[in-house]
Amino acid sequence: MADVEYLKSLLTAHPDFPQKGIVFLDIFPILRNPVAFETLVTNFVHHLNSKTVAQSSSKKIDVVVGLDARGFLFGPIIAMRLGAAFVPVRKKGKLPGECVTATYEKEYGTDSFEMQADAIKPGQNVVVIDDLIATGGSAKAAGELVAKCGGKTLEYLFIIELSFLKAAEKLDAPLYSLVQVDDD
Ligand SMILES: O=P(O)(O)OC[C@H]1O[C@H](OP(=O)(O)OP(=O)(O)O)[C@H](O)[C@@H]1O
Ligand SMILES: Nc1ncnc2[nH]cnc12
Repeated sequence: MADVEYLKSLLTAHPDFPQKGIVFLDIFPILRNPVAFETLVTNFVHHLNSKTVAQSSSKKIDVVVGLDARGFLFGPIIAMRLGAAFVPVRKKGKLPGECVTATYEKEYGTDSFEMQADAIKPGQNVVVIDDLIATGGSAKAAGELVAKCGGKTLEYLFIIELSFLKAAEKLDAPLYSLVQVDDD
């Protein structure tokens, strides 16, 4: 079985979680299986070392930004394999020191993300990683935080893309996903 098909086969769908009408796609079965987890990390690292991202203009990836909370599970491992820094984006009020803030739309109301202001230096090349992109609100807010620090987002990466929600149109850099879900 091809790597992506193997990873896709491990994902589980949970109707009406965390609320009615949402089919929650769970990535944790991948992390339960060390062979699958290695396959996942290797796929992202190969992609990021490929011509399409890192070498497009001889660019080194300086920083991997992971989104609260599931982007924290594999973002640091990918950063370490790339020889890059890992920087967390957290929900508001969780990070010490001076922070930059961006507000984004959720299904009900709004929420805010923060990043430590000195975590990314002006001119650094950044990729943003999370488990899943739905509407793209959270990824777009993360991109705004990178820009506020003077960083350049090269790409947004996800295990799962709910492609019918067309989040790619909201982002200021290309989107890479392992698994695309085409219908709701
Ligand atoms: O593209 P969007 O519409 O912004 O949705 C995607 C976000 O939603 C989920 O996180 P969630 O808000 O459930 O937070 P959690 O990871 O802390 O559970 C997911 O892990 C993404 O971060
Ligand atoms: N369908 C979904 N499954 C898991 N996480 C999500 N975040 C937003 N939508 C989601």
